[in-house]
Amino acid sequence: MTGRYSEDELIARLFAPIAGPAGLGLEDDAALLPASSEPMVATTDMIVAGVHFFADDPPAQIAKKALRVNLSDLAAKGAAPVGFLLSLALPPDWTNDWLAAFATGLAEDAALYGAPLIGGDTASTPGPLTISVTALGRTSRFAPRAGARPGDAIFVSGTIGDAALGLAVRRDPALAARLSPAARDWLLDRYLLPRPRLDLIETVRGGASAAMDVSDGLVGDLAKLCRASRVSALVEAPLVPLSTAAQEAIGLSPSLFETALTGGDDYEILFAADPAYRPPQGVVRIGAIVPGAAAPAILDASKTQMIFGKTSFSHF
Ligand SMILES: Nc1ncnc2c1ncn2[C@@H]1O[C@H](COP(=O)(O)OP(=O)(O)OP(=O)(O)O)[C@@H](O)[C@H]1O
Ligand SMILES: Cc1ncc(C[n+]2csc(CCOP(=O)(O)O)c2C)c(N)n1
Ligand SMILES: [Mg+2]
Repeated sequence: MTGRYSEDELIARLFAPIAGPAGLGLEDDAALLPASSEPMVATTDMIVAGVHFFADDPPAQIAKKALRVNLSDLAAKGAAPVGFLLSLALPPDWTNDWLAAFATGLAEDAALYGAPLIGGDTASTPGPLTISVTALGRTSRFAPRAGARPGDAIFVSGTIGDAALGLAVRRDPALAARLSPAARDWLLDRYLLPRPRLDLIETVRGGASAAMDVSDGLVGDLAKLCRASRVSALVEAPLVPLSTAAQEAIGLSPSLFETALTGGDDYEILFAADPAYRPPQGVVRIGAIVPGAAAPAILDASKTQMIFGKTSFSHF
């Protein structure tokens, strides 16, 4: 295709303006980060068209999602962002306008979250659009997955299930038509654009014996935290925080409660802490860590253990 930036041009025109000093103008082989007394935290997550987002989603939102899912991992570890690397595999049909809008969205979030671009890689692909971000952060105290102890309480931030229900709304026009416009818009937005909980960094550092972000689904992700900590858990499903929009959707179709608990894309923080710990507003207790190696038990309103078709999203 003609009339498009070359590889060098697109880096110089679209990405170099977003780069922080450590990126050396995106003209070097590698980034150079200054030393610091605080340990460095590194995480990477990729998003793939048709798997993590829809290829026709707005490019600015796709860029933001790619960055935000990584910032969510930093937040869950109590780390403040230092910068990020971006690897892009572009399918044959990309245009300058598409890529400019992508870069604009990325620039907005780099500024919003104080996370400058410091490098990356760009390649063509015969496959779907694939975006990989590696985020770096620093923390005075890393909250591991493996620190939960029997007796700890389990907390979760925000509301659970909105993004999974937003995806259900995208896939099911009949569900979309039955929801109020406000609920539909809320759920669709929560799917399109994660809100990484960097506002909870101090909470995680100060309170969490173990922490992780909820990306694959609350039930399955809690099982991962428990496995890493060699413990089990009891969760009271009625305590799991739901938005008004999620409650409306579940009211229309009760099986969507399972979708909310297991569907993923929440990007909220799940953590264990001493039971005497008093969480900040917007963080609620949903259960307790117990001894044992069994998968966490999720109890419904009548204290009966819930059985799930699958407990979280899995690629394979
Ligand atoms: N291809 C890989 N090579 C090396 N390590 C990997 C690879 N894939 C995953 N990991 C590691 O496995 C662990 C679990 O990764 P996983 O992607 O399940 O967690 P996550 O990134 O927190 O969750 P999510 O990707 O759903 O946001 C992490 O320590 C991650 O670094
Ligand atoms: C189009 C479309 N179909 C399905 C989903 C659901 N989904 C895909 S990956 C994932 C977990 C996080 O990914 P990872 O574990 O790779 O970090 C979830 C919940 C979606 N977001 N978009
Ligand atoms: Mg991952």
